[in-house]
Amino acid sequence: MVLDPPLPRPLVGRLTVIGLGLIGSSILRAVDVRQLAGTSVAYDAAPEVRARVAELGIADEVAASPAEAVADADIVILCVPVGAMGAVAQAIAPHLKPGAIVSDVGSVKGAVLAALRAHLPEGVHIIPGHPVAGTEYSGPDAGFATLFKNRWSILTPPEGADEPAVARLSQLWAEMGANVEIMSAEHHDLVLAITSHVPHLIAYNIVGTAADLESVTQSEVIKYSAGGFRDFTRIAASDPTMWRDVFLNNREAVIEVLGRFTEDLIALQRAIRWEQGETLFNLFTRTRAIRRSIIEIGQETAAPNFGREPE
Ligand SMILES: NC(=O)C1=CN([C@@H]2O[C@H](COP(=O)(O)OP(=O)(O)OC[C@H]3O[C@@H](n4cnc5c(N)ncnc54)[C@H](O)[C@@H]3O)[C@@H](O)[C@H]2O)C=CC1
Ligand SMILES: O=C(O)C(=O)Cc1ccc(O)cc1
Repeated sequence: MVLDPPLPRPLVGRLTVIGLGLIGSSILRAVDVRQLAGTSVAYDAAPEVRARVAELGIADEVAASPAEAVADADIVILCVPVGAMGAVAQAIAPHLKPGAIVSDVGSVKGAVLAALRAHLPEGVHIIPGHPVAGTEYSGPDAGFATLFKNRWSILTPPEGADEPAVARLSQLWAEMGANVEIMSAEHHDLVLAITSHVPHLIAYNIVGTAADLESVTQSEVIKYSAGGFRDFTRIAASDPTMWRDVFLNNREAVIEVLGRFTEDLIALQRAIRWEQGETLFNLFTRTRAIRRSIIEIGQETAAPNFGREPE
């Protein structure tokens, strides 16, 4: 039997995380628990967030500026809203060392790749990423070390990306517990439009519709919110800035999927109007099978705690 050579420890010399909310602070915690970096460095535009991260003690250093944060960094991971990626890339660009890997965790990949390419210098490896793991909570206190455990982390290296750099970033995510998948940014954006972006839009819409129904009072909505609606309210509590940026930056794929969704919804409306029970029954049977196969491959936690475990 041939064994793979052991991974070097620590995996990364100097790792910088910019944006210290749910995802950034979860990365810092996972890196801390597993000692994946020689030195972890943290930066956030909000002084109170930087102060909180210093207090939590989840980074070795909390930098006072983007320039200080990325100086001599081997890997930099941008964990800010998608719409802020370009500005952060511009701020760090002159201070990156040649050969550094710059990645991100944004929920949209095509627009982020374009924003990073527009600002980052030659000689820096741009490898965008997206951990498909999260919650409806935000901020540094919402993060936890096991967030990425058994979740997918999708990397979208552009054509011709440096293979050793892609392998290094993949190892980092694998060590944080994630299963790594590689695909193009374009394909990512279409897949995530149907599996995540449009479902969030539907949740925002149904909760908004319920809130605007004149004939049903707000307290009735709260009082009688049964299982299904409750799940929608959880999703619709997700961060407004983050989700505004997702929709503005994945317009094409979201509009494409919404078109299909609307056609299918109209077909269901027609089936109800014309009492076509078989059409409804057949669809609900198909969708039940999809849910069961998701559970079989272990992508669903029994309770809505996202596999959160005590740290
Ligand atoms: N929330 C979720 O479930 C998931 C989010 N993502 C992606 O991760 C990224 C971060 O999301 P969260 O951690 O949920 O957000 P968050 O709202 O918890 O944290 C974002 C942090 O970025 C900071 N920030 C904003 N602009 C900045 C700038 N120009 N420079 C430095 N810091 C800045 C904010 O002060 C905030 O602390 C987003 O791009 C989102 O699409 C990816 C997977 C899951
Ligand atoms: O809270 C939920 O149900 C999520 O779907 C979390 C989530 C939000 C955004 C992402 O890009 C990935 C995962």
